[in-house]
Amino acid sequence: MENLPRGLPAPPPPGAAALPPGTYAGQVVLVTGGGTGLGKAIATEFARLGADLVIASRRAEQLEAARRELAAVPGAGRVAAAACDIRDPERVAEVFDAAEAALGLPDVLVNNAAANFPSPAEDLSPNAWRAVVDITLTGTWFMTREFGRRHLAAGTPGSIVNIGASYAWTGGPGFSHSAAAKAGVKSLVETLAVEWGPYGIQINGLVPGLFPHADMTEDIRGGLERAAPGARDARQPALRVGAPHELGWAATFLASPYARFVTGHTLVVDGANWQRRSVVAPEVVPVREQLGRGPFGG
Ligand SMILES: CCCCCCC/C=C/C(=O)SCCNC(=O)CCNC(=O)[C@H](O)C(C)(C)COP(=O)(O)OP(=O)(O)OC[C@H]1O[C@@H](n2cnc3c(N)ncnc32)[C@H](O)[C@@H]1OP(=O)(O)O
Ligand SMILES: NC(=O)C1=CN([C@@H]2O[C@H](COP(=O)(O)OP(=O)(O)OC[C@H]3O[C@@H](n4cnc5c(N)ncnc54)[C@H](OP(=O)(O)O)[C@@H]3O)[C@@H](O)[C@H]2O)C=CC1
Repeated sequence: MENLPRGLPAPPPPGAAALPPGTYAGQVVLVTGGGTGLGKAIATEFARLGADLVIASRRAEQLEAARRELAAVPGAGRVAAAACDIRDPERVAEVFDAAEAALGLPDVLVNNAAANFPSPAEDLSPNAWRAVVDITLTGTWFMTREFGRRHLAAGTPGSIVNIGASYAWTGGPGFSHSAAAKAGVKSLVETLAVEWGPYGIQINGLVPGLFPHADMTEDIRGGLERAAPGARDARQPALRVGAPHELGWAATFLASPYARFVTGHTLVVDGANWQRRSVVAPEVVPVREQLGRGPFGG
């Protein structure tokens, strides 16, 4: 037993590509939340394969820094940034107008932008619930609708990748708003694959497991520390967490010509963490106690 490998092997390093060079040459890829974290990692892999990129999110300064970084990726095409709150359908339409004028109608849409913070469900104010559901589900819908309408009008094919979370299937204690929104995002994948498949529009989901990165919000980072203080890898069946470029590879595959018959599917990239069950049942600790909170925000 001592000679057995410890966990799943590490992937090739950042800079390696899973698909042939130039797979996305001449294609426009729009990534929401493409200026930070996993969205930037996904955009990087599309850039490496020759895509022209549009990254969209709210903070213009951060977008511009990421735009410069992405333009410097070897093999990258042109890179544009569009400041946008995806909760505003008019602004969403303007982003598509600007993308079409500068680079052409996006061939691929990656709905990566989302919002999340941990909270016992009963503490959430109406506005807190709305903020997370409006960004994660309704914003994803506005982007998807705009993309679909434009391709249906032009008679052109397209591919959508929605970034999800595994608590869309399992429920997410401490994240009721985000889990409900991600379940909606997964449902959209399954519905629209059938509605739009006949018009050449493919749509899939992609679920990251635990992928720590430097841009994580304090709330989510704090959650990780609470869940696995100093021993994150030991809590995963793979005995390691994900590397952001692994998610990028999966996204570039799902949207590529090599996955043309894959639609309505959600791919989970998490080293089987979401299927983990213990043989012995750990003691139940209420979410409020896990988060160390008093009742109703107290
Ligand atoms: C153990 C690890 C688990 C890992 C889970 C992994 C699964 C998923 C991960 C992710 O989704 S990671 C993505 C996370 N990234 C972000 O959330 C980035 C964007 N987030 C934001 O912009 C904010 O956090 C926001 C609050 C979601 C939205 O910002 P907005 O400016 O629109 O809202 P605000 O006006 O600031 O707030 C609206 C409303 O929400 C209340 N609120 C904000 N933060 C909290 C909090 N931490 N706890 C409780 N309530 C919160 C805020 O008070 C407002 O409500 P009212 O006061 O007006 O009632
Ligand atoms: N990291 C992980 O381990 C996991 C991540 N995920 C999912 O992966 C995706 C990326 O998460 P991650 O990179 O970790 O998180 P980040 O917080 O780094 O990314 C969220 C991005 O969404 C953008 N965004 C948020 N609200 C809006 C809005 N209203 N309009 C436009 N853009 C917005 C943010 O930019 P700005 O604030 O400037 O608008 C930011 O770029 C999300 O869908 C998340 O749910 C799922 C499971 C695990």
